[in-house]
Amino acid sequence: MAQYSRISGSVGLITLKNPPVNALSAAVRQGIVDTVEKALCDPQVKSVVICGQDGVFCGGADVKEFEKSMSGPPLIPMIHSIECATKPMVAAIEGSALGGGLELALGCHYRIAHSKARLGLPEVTLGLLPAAGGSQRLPRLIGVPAALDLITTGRHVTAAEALQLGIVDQVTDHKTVDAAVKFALSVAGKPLDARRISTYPCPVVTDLDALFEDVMQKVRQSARGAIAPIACVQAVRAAATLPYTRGMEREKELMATLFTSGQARALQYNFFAQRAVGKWRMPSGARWDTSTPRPVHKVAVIGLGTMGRGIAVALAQAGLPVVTVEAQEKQLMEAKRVMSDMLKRGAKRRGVAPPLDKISYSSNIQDLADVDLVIEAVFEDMDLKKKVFLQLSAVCKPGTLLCTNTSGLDVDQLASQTRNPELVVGMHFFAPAHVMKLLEVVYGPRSSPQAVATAMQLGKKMGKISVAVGNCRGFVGNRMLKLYTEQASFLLEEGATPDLVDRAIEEFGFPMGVFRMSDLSGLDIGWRVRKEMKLAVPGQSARIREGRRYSPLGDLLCEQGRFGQKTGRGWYRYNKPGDRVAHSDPWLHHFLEEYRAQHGLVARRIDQQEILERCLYPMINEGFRILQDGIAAGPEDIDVIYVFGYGWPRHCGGPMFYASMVGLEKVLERLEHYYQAHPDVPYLQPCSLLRRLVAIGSPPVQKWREVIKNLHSQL
Ligand SMILES: CCCCCCCC(=O)CC(=O)SCCNC(=O)CCNC(=O)[C@H](O)C(C)(C)COP(=O)(O)OP(=O)(O)OC[C@H]1O[C@@H](n2cnc3c(N)ncnc32)[C@H](O)[C@@H]1OP(=O)(O)O
Ligand SMILES: NC(=O)C1=CN([C@@H]2O[C@H](COP(=O)(O)OP(=O)(O)OC[C@H]3O[C@@H](n4cnc5c(N)ncnc54)[C@H](O)[C@@H]3O)[C@@H](O)[C@H]2O)C=CC1
Repeated sequence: MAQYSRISGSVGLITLKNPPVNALSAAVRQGIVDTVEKALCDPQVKSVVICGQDGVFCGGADVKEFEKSMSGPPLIPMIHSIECATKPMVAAIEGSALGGGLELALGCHYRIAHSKARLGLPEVTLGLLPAAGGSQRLPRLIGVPAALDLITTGRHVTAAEALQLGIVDQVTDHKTVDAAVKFALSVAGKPLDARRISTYPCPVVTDLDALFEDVMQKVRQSARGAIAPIACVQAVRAAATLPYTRGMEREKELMATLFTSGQARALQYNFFAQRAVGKWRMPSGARWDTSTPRPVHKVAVIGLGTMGRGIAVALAQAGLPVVTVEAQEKQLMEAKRVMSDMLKRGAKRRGVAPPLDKISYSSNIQDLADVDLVIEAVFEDMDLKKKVFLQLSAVCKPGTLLCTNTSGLDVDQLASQTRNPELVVGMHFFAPAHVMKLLEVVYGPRSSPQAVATAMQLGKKMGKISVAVGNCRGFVGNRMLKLYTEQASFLLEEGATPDLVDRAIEEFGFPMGVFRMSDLSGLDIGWRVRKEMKLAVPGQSARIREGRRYSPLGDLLCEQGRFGQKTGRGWYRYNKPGDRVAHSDPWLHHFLEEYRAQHGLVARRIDQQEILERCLYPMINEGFRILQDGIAAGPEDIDVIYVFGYGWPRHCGGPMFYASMVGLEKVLERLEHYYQAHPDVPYLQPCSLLRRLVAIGSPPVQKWREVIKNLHSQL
């Protein structure tokens, strides 16, 4: 709703009221229509200020209403009538003015923002475009190139940048409403013709065609199959080339296609999923709102390799003092240099001073006596990690949380080395740790809710999207990934090439195919793990191990020193070690042919559909198993992990949402088909939760938690 009052004698004040972000629900839109009319009819009122309650202007359309049929006054005529008003309308922007919220402000004649406010048109991130006039007004106000940047990326700008771009007229450090009222008093009675953005001509751009061609090409490349960014470019083009009313028709047309698209549904699901994972719960019943985190003032990182460096930098960037410990002197010196550079580059990007003094470097574990939390990032070696946890338990003060960044080892085994196993959790970051948004917080059977709450809160402070998951080999992300990479290797045995598989995966929307990714991360990492598990045995090429199909291809490459980019050879060829451009490698094709001949395998033609089904459906099946085992609380957790940790295209929602879009019945049928064809791959057998969901009519993904709950209560 919206509240109306009159202040300072002649200013009508309209306050949007819909906590927490004053989203433009039907009631709020109705409130705006009613209060604007009241203000315009009130002869005492000479100008009007629109603001939002509780320090937020407006977070845009109420996304929860998108699934229902539209009711209440539509946004476009509402904003139009504000723009047409004969009394000055001033938007007082605090907190956020996003999407429909900014479009509402653009309909006003003036905009005053608080210095801490953020503005933007993030519709593209929800699979939409700014279709309440935003795509037509913003280019008229700030020019085509700047509008294209904001609308196609959806990025939020600070008040300072908004002022520089010309989106707002004034920025204040004081009370925004007071400043807006003062401003409204000063403009009362002034002519408004020059303030109605829809009447502005779009600023002229030299060689418009070349500009749009260039932008479209870039957007297509970065969109990875998403349709909304392309529609955004088309809408801005309409603003640049058509009169306002025709541009609005084009905006409406483009929006109509997007609004009902599967991609918009996936992106909106993902928006809520990101928020849902913060509301974690453990099988014990412990949950986010009943568990209090411990204070964390000082943190330690042990092991300054690839991961430790990124983690320590991310902690320092979050403002925390970090003590780092590295066993090898040479590695310590190298880490110090590399981390200083990382901090300097990050600070330059953000326009702040590099927090170099936040990190101290040591080679002595005794220096960790007074920290509140330790993140261990030494080699992936259980014996070594156990030793480190034993030492940490002796050295650290009582109450220190001990966390491991292991990619998949048993967190509980590490906990058992310590005096306080309840204070041990996994904090599984993703490489590069100062960039990647995802953090898996892994609780073992003995981890306390307080320990989980502390790790989740620290993740949030570091700007990560943290997902609490149970303890099993590989946790959620890597447990599913193992099947994906294994299937990709099977496809090579059966006749595919790395290029063919990667092309299918990349066309689906992943930034990198499975083999390119494997070359980037290093083939030796998985090899070391498989050797430790006694699965990989040098010199052996058997294709059945531990009673199931096994592909030794990756091991055979490692035996030849082909570790990927770092050695200049892997699934692809690189011009030199460390080079990033992958070239198809005739040696590898020949090697595959010889391998098939040796094992009596006949290469067959494998199409894109089979590649996708074979790589993605087993992962999805494992996702169902993870839900069934209670390792993830809901499908949202798995989807957020995959989108933010593994590059699953966000416009496909995540693996579990994607399964619901494809149709659970179809996923089940294809898994049955592949399991029949490959009975030596047990994980292809459809899991019982998937069968159960299909049996009850494939309910939407939002209802799966109930089914899982019932399933668990019956066990
Ligand atoms: C065919 C024609 C159809 C016409 C359709 C017209 C289409 C449009 O007019 C276009 C639009 O506006 S689409 C919406 C654009 N707005 C956005 O994307 C902003 C989304 N919100 C944010 O970024 C942050 O919440 C924000 C920065 C605002 C605040 O961040 P915080 O970190 O402070 O808070 P959150 O935890 O993110 O959010 C708090 C609670 O509010 C819920 N929420 C946020 N924005 C919402 C929104 N726009 N609609 C509905 N709910 C929304 C959010 O889910 C969370 O809820 P709980 O988790 O239940 O507390
Ligand atoms: N590299 C990756 O992409 C990811 C790795 N991880 C996990 O993070 C951990 C670390 O991995 P990386 O950084 O890749 O390893 P790395 O090999 O790059 O670095 C490990 C570092 O630990 C140091 N170290 C070993 N023992 C030590 C000790 N007792 N005290 C202090 N320092 C010691 C080593 O000298 C080395 O500098 C592993 O558990 C790994 O599975 C997790 C996510 C992603």
